[in-house]
Amino acid sequence: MIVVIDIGNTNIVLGVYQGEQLLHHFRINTNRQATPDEYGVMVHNLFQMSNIVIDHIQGIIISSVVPPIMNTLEEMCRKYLHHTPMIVGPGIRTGLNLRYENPREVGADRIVNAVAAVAKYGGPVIVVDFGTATTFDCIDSKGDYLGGAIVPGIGISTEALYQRASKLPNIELEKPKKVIGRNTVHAMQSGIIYGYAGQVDGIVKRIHAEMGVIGKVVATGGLAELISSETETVDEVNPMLTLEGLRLIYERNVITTPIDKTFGTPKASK
Ligand SMILES: Nc1ncnc2c1ncn2[C@@H]1O[C@H](COP(=O)(O)OP(=O)(O)O)[C@@H](O)[C@H]1O
Ligand SMILES: CC(C)(COP(=O)(O)O)[C@@H](O)C(=O)NCCC(=O)O
Ligand SMILES: [K+]
Repeated sequence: MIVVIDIGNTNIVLGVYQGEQLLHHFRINTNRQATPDEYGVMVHNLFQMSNIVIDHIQGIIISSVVPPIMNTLEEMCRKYLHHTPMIVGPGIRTGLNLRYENPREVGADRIVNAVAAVAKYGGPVIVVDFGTATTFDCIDSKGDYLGGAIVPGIGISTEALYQRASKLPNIELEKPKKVIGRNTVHAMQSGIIYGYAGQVDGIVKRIHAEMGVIGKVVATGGLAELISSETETVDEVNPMLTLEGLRLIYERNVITTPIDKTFGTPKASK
């Protein structure tokens, strides 16, 4: 059993895999103030409620786009899950050729998404991840990571409207019945949902033109389903894409020791 952890700016998502099968997944708030002990309590309780036995964990992998939380979670893993986690970063084999000007600049979550997309769908492929920021990642037919686009995410854009315009309320992100909103809430919902759907189609069409080939388009992240159903270009929604990529990277990098005769399972390095 391995544990995969995706630290985003809004949420930390944890997955528990047995082989290729995702047994459990949990979403908790990214709290920049929480201590390793506080995260430890949370993870311990979640695992206990799902009857996950900590002694059965063979290894852990983390990708993070929030540097201060990385250390906190690393310590939590060592203290409460009894493993030093593998970290997605320099020195880790991804199988991707990163054609970013400075490969160290690419967000780890974008690399992880790209790895999963190439493995599952093959290149050319475009990943759209609706997180705190919406990211577009392009991978060509050779499996080269070309780069992409970064857009303010749906959550933070909606919050900005509410915080910066006195008469605009905080709204529930749901699809309005009509594009022409006849009250403030419906007008805002229309603008956000159809605006983002149009933005995705606009960027994807330009990417296809620049790549000179039509790649498959896969969407992931918290709000992927809501927006993708209104787009023309998104072919598939895969909510677990990032967790899947973490599992693949873990398997490509883990140093397994020979079969442990006592337990009959290969042991990951500690
Ligand atoms: N299952 C969900 N349903 C609806 N909204 C969600 C869900 N998960 C996340 N969100 C919202 O989507 C936004 C981005 O979340 P997430 O994908 O976790 O971002 P990040 O990876 O940047 O932490 C947040 O505003 C969050 O509130
Ligand atoms: C673009 C991001 C903020 C997205 O993060 P998220 O929405 O998943 O929290 C993150 O991938 C990041 O910090 N990237 C570094 C810049 C880059 O990828 O070029
Ligand atoms: K994300």
